[in-house]
Amino acid sequence: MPAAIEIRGLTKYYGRTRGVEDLDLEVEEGEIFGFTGPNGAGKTTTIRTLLGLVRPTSGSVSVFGRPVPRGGGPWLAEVGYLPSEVAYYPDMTGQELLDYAAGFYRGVDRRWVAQLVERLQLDLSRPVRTYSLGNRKKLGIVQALVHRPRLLILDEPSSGLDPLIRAELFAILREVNAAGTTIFFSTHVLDEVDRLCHRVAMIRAGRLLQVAPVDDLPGRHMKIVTLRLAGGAPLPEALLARLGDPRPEPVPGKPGTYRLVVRAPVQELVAALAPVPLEDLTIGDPGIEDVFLTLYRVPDAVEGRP
Ligand SMILES: Nc1ncnc2c1ncn2[C@@H]1O[C@H](COP(=O)(O)OP(=O)(O)OP(=O)(O)O)[C@@H](O)[C@H]1O
Repeated sequence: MPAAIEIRGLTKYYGRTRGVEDLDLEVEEGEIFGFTGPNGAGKTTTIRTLLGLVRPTSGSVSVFGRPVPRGGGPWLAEVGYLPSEVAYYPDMTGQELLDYAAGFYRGVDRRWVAQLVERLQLDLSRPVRTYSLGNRKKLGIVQALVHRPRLLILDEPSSGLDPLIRAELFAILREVNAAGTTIFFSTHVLDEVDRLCHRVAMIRAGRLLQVAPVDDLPGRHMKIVTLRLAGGAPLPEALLARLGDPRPEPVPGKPGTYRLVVRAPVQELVAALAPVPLEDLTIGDPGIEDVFLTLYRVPDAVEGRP
């Protein structure tokens, strides 16, 4: 079975500006694949290339085994796309826009569309120009899903959504994925990657930094240590040296308390802490945010390919 998405050596320059450089990525059918990176990393460029909206400077991109031609092609009927910013004809109502979108596909299940509208609490009677940012986003999500696409490409789907609607969106995404839809999901919200995605790719400055199962990211083995020394004493240099630069940061509102990101083995951590007079100590697993910050900060882990 061909990969849902196969990107080989993709490079895109806009004049002299780098969009992405020598990017390799493969997404299997059935995955929920997260795509994340700082502003300007090249996420939207990659997505637009997948849709044939941007022509690569070099390299190749294929979807379900078919090379993506410029401007897309008939197979785009299998793809649903939510751009990061949706723009619609302002005087059409939400209903008219969904009817228009549904008209591009054969056999749209109207009951399914009505369910989506209800679950996302969308009022279709009003002209789109009166929609809030979040309502535009909801309309974009429904429009991307009207035809139950085989591949769903979402660029920042949850920005502008309130927490309840975001939770409903995630429930919908899990359901369509369970029914067979592959999801390619670009986001800055790392917690969403953690909750939703099977694998994640991180890019920075146009280059791939890491691709890994979400539960298995390098750095997941780190420990987050929060400690307070007796009498609020400063952290001993010897401890920091032994823990290999754990980047201590004072915990706001808690004088004398520090938060450390420790990559040393647990045994070494315990041994290093043993002689230190502690008043308080917690040792926990890193959130995905800690993992990413560490990866983005470590220069030698950045430029090389995994
Ligand atoms: N149409 C364009 N013309 C010129 N430069 C562009 C164009 N689109 C993107 N770029 C540049 O390409 C680089 C990658 O941008 P891109 O929008 O792909 O990043 P991104 O990861 O989606 O960023 P963000 O998270 O801010 O949306 C940036 O330096 C951006 O300025």
